[in-house]
Amino acid sequence: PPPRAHQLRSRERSPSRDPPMASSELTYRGQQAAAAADGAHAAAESKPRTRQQLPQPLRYVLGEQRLVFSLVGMALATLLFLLLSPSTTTTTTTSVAHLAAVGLASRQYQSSGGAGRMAFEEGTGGVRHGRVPLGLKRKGLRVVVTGGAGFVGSHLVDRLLARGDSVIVVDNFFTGRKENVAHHAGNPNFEMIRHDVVEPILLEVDQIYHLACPASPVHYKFNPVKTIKTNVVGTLNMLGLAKRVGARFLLTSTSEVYGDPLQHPQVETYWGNVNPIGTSSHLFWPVLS
Ligand SMILES: O=C(O)[C@H]1O[C@H](OP(=O)(O)OP(=O)(O)OC[C@H]2O[C@@H](n3ccc(=O)[nH]c3=O)[C@H](O)[C@@H]2O)[C@H](O)[C@@H](O)[C@@H]1O
Repeated sequence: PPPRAHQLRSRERSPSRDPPMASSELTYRGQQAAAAADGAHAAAESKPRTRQQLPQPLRYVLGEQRLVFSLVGMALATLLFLLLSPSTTTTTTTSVAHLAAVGLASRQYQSSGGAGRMAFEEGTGGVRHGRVPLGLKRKGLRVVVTGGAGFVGSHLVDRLLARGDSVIVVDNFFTGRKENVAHHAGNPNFEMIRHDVVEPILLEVDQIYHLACPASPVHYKFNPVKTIKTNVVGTLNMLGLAKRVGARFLLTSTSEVYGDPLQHPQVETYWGNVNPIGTSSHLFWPVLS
């Protein structure tokens, strides 16, 4: 039967004005074709797609349990890869970067004849590596540590190098000492630059640890204006560098912020015991005057 729309249209027309049969037919045929197309489309949508309609590669994978075989093959390959990965072997000597990649941090280490490599020992035996799949090894970062020749900075440098990072120490040796990092001399991942952070410096790095500042009272009171410049201008310079090269930034504080603490060691939630009109607040007076 013709669609309803056509019936209505035919009924509306008067016979006298009607050559319209042709146009009506055209309309009708068109609608029939459209309806047929619609019907086919709906049927196609409602019917689940058979395997024959799937693309050739999918049909191949689904045929004769090939998918199961593929998955079992992949699982076996992954297992073999994990078991036979070179990082599971046991050695006594290896590079700093390699050790760091498997998470060995605090080791007793010694220089191995200036060849730019370190020999690591753990107890009397060799170093046992963790099982780290090759593809998952951490990529070493380029890191700058300002004040890296100081007490805290030099220990940080030890850990970063052991982690496999390339470290640049920037220090003006106001209170720091070269000896604190001298054991890294010859390590290709280590560099030291004598530089005052009050002056800008451009380095290509991924991370910045900013520790450069006189920390103990005797040092920061030695030249208060210079201390303030180091804190303000030095930090701005390093922040500027971080922004320019897109590096992550860590600013260290000092235990001096606790004043004369009544709690040892000071936990993060401790507010300290500070004299608000003490020496540290006096430091800014010369600047104001
Ligand atoms: O206040 C703290 O919490 C810590 O302060 C110091 O540790 P650190 O911060 O490492 O202080 P320094 O050993 O003096 O290191 C500061 C580094 O910054 C450098 N620096 C200082 C001033 C400057 O303008 N530029 C600069 O590069 C110094 O030469 C030095 O290498 C003490 O040594 C720690 O015992 C104490 O815990």
